[in-house]
Amino acid sequence: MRRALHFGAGNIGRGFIGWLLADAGFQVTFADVVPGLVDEIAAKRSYRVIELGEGKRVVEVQGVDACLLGSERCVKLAATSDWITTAVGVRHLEGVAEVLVEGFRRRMRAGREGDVMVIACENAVRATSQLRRHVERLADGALREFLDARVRFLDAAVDRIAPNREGHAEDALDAVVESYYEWVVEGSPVPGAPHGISWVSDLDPYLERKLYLVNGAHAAIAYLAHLRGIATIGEALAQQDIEQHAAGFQEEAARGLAHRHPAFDVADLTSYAAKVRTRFANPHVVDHVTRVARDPLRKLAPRERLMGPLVAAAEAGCETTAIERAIASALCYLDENDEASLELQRRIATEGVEQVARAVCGLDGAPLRGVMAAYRELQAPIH
Ligand SMILES: NC(=O)c1ccc[n+]([C@@H]2O[C@H](COP(=O)([O-])OP(=O)(O)OC[C@H]3O[C@@H](n4cnc5c(N)ncnc54)[C@H](O)[C@@H]3O)[C@@H](O)[C@H]2O)c1
Ligand SMILES: O=P(O)(O)OC[C@@H](O)[C@@H](O)[C@H](O)[C@H](O)CO
Repeated sequence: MRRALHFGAGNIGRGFIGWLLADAGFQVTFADVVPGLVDEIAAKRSYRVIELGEGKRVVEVQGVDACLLGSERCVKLAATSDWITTAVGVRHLEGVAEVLVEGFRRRMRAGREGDVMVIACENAVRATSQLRRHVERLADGALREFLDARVRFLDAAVDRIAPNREGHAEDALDAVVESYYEWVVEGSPVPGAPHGISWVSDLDPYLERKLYLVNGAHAAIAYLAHLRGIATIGEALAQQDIEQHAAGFQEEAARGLAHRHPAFDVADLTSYAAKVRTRFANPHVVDHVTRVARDPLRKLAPRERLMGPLVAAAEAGCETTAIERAIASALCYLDENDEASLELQRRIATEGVEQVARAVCGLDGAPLRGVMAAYRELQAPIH
């Protein structure tokens, strides 16, 4: 039986990638850092996916297993699995790379047949390439040759809303997801791959469309909603001006995308964007603003979901007012439970917001002035 090792047994790991791999006939093992979660999966060997669409569909995923990150079993599986996937959060890929290096070294020494597929399913720009760079940094010459010959690092874009489980799940292992999904992978089709994958020769248009029109708009809604004390994305979208803000963000981003990628035109992107807002407003999914807004320092980085659209729209000579407002609202974000937001506000308090916008986002010139004007406007009612 073909084996898959998936790092990260969280919402997307269980509710999307692990499920599709199991459905394609892989023997799936999850690697995670939370011992209780690992024990629970290893004991039950199955879990449920609760899919929230027009109705509620419950799917039982069977025959799965779990191990702790870095355990002997985990390294052994890294050496013997046919597919290796991740959904851990991009900042944790370095830790995954340490395990992969040891596993690939063993695989090389054992002269094991067959290629290995590696796909990092993170919301980030070319996360698999980032993982590859972490692995290569730790590899010697012989292992690098092995990586080039036998390991296929495939960049991907993944799209499926997997909200926090509260209010939806009944069992500790239940994974909750919307019914929609898209998994786009760059490369030529791999025999026996999960059916849900779309294979493309150039990922950039699809990755940017997803990151800008889904995650960018999501962030725009969440940061403005948080300033208003609104708890869920559904409640936020019920406010007409927040819905308009999201649509405005998407419109500006879509113009940038259409200008950059000849594969797209504004009309198609506009209808894609409208469908995304419908997904966000799915009345069956309760998605918390704090989940969508999590880790603002990551989201404010250059090329990410807020700065990427700003640059694309500016390149196209289009208006960027809504995107600038979204960036400004992200700079205001503070959630006591979110370490990155605390760090952001500490930096703003010591360095000043303009310096932070330059250093964190890479802002300068007219866009910086636009974001600062929006920031002052958002702060005005507070002070
Ligand atoms: N939730 C969504 O709607 C969604 C959709 C698409 C993509 N993503 C992306 O998927 C990734 C995971 O998101 P999530 O919502 O599933 O988060 P999550 O917190 O539910 O799951 C992450 C899991 O990874 C585990 N983990 C952390 N570091 C690890 C490591 N080094 N090795 C193994 N496991 C580790 C955590 O214990 C947790 O179980 C993120 O990059 C996110 O951007 C999320
Ligand atoms: O997971 P993050 O923190 O990168 O982004 C939060 C949400 O925008 C994201 O999880 C979406 O729900 C998901 O990307 C939809 O496919």
